[in-house]
Amino acid sequence: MLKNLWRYSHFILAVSSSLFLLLATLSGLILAFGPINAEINTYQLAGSQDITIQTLINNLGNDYDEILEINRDASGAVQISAFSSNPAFDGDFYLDPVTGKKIAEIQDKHPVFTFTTNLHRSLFLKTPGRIFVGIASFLLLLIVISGLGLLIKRQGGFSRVFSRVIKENREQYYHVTLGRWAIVPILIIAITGCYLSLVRFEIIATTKGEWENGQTTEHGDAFERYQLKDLRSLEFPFTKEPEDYYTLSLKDRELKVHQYTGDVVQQRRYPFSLMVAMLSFDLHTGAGNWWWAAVLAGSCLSMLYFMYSGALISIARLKSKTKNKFSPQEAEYVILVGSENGSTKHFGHALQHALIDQKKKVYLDDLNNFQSYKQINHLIVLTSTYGDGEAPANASKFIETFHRTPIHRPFQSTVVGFGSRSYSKFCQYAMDVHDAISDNNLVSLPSTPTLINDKNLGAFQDWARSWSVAQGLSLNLPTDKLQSSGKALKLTIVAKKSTQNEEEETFTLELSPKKRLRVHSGDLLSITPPGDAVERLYSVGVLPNGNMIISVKRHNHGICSNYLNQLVLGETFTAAVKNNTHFHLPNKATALVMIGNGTGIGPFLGMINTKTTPKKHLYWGGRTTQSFVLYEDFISRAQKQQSLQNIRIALSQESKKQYVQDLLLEDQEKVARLIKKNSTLMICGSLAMKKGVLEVLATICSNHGLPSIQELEQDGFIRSDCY
Ligand SMILES: Cc1cc2nc3c(=O)[nH]c(=O)nc-3n(C[C@H](O)[C@H](O)[C@H](O)COP(=O)(O)O)c2cc1C
Repeated sequence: MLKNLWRYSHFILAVSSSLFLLLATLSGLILAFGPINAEINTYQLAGSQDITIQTLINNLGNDYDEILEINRDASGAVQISAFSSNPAFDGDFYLDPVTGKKIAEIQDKHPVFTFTTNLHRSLFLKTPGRIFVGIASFLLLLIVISGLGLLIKRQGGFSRVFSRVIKENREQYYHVTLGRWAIVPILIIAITGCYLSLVRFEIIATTKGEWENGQTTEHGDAFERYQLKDLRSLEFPFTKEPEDYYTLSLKDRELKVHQYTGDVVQQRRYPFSLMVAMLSFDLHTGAGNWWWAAVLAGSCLSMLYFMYSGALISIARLKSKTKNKFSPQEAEYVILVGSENGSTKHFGHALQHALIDQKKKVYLDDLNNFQSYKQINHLIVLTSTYGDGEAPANASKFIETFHRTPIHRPFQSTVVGFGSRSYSKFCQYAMDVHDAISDNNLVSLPSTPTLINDKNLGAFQDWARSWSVAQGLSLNLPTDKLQSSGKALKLTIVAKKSTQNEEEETFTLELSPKKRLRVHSGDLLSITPPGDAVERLYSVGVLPNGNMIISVKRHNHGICSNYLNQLVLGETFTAAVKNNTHFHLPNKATALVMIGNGTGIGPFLGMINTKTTPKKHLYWGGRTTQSFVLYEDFISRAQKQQSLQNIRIALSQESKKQYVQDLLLEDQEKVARLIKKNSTLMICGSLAMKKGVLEVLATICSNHGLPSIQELEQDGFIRSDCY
């Protein structure tokens, strides 16, 4: 509930102030280069800052007829305003405090900085603009506070803010990781911005305080006591009359100094509000401190990233909004989803569509909206887990509501948990929901919930298949909704190789993308042949040079395989890359066992070339020796580079008829040892091959007292991409 409040506020505040904040951030980024530039081009002379004010005055000599004022700017450079009959000493200019001579003219502020300062302060709208900017600063402050609240909730407590962030979604990962570093400087920017606005509108008074004299003042030679580094400005006496004093402005006070005795005649200390205003100005602008200005520039860049990533995160959430064709009271199937960031909802939508295709009356809703359903026969709960084994945002009230709501008719239920093995309380909330539902005698459900690691599409499809068989249905899940769609890109064929046997014709295409792109071996290349509306997906291998390789079997009547086959070397076509995270190489694995048949070798042709996993073993099944010719070069290159340690080939049409599963059985001691050592097994190719391979693996596991295939799949040690 509290988390929703933080999230809702963070979102609303960010949306309502986005335009102002964008302008303020872009202009702030440019302005941050002002102090950096001033520091690089400063006229501050090294070693001069320690001389006393008296030495400075002495150093001015007799060349000046009249001095009005000396100022020290934020970078420490000294400026003088004076009259002299000698043009070299007349006017306003930078002064060498040691020689008392002119160093350079004072340049006007660069027009870019003048323009940007006006934009940043008032958007060129004078007072109304300053009010908007003040409000935007306040909104930024609230955004930072709500962001901090979300961060604390997300990480499971204040003390865990800097604990590991698990990378599940790129935008969220960087939003959080960058956010926890940038939060302090952005908070400072927001607070100082608000303070400066309050000062500007005189809501906070910053008068300089009252002059004091008598015993409270200092005696003796003030100019000997203070050094150049303490100086803000020094106004010279207007006349030679003893009642005309120097006015010495220091960091925290002003002194009236007698021009003949050097006594401090009067002083006024700056009030706290003025000191805070001066500090706010320096902190907000980075004046006089290039590294703080660099931190401000970095904070502006991170704010731009937060706007971008925040927009993507919000769009993903909004996209997962639920639409229903049937009311809750007419539905026979009720799907309730618990989701924090929307991904579980996509699984719910896919199931909803598949059931509607089967002419079933389905109602999909958030878990928190559980109620009595008049016609319910099946309740399917899909829920993620958030925080430290807690409920996601839209499910926090479910268990309480379920216990409170009267249930009038018996129904079947099943719970599917979505979580990540990276968290210690894997799918904890799904298990809590399962236990809560099983408390009710009118509801029958399996003894355990199905748990899915890392949004594994294959595991969800497996659950959907067995669940629908038990219901007497044959569901066809629209999986495109569950895979992220890619952007269209142009690919040029840079190498093509084919084999032609009597019964099969297979070819590989090496494809060079026009632009560099993020793609991993195991991702899917979506190709829609011209004049056709249906996309075909090919699993890609990514080569060390960034090119992609796909392996395609030509079918006599296959529209896409024939389209690809007639493309020639150098030809370009359009495709899209779809992220297929569950079939990426694991980040950490002691060894990798790749098992595939036919064109299923495609992603492995990329994986064998990476050095991320120390040991790689490839089992491949084809028809004849000829079938392997296509892949020979890739394999021997990987073996030469020692990134592939072992390969075994099974040929089904040669004298010794063998399939990959036969090889696995032959190698069962080794396979068992690899499984025991937490190796990852990746399977790609036909569904029939997968079935045979899993049967053999199940035998090996039971012979060697290893975990079951289901457990290995759930834990991500077996990953498959079969068709
Ligand atoms: C901050 C955070 C905390 C999480 N905590 C857990 C957890 O305790 N247990 C678990 O199994 N998964 C945990 N997960 C993983 C999610 O449950 C998983 O990624 C799920 O697929 C997200 O689905 P959703 O996008 O529908 O919320 C956590 C994810 C995040 C971002």
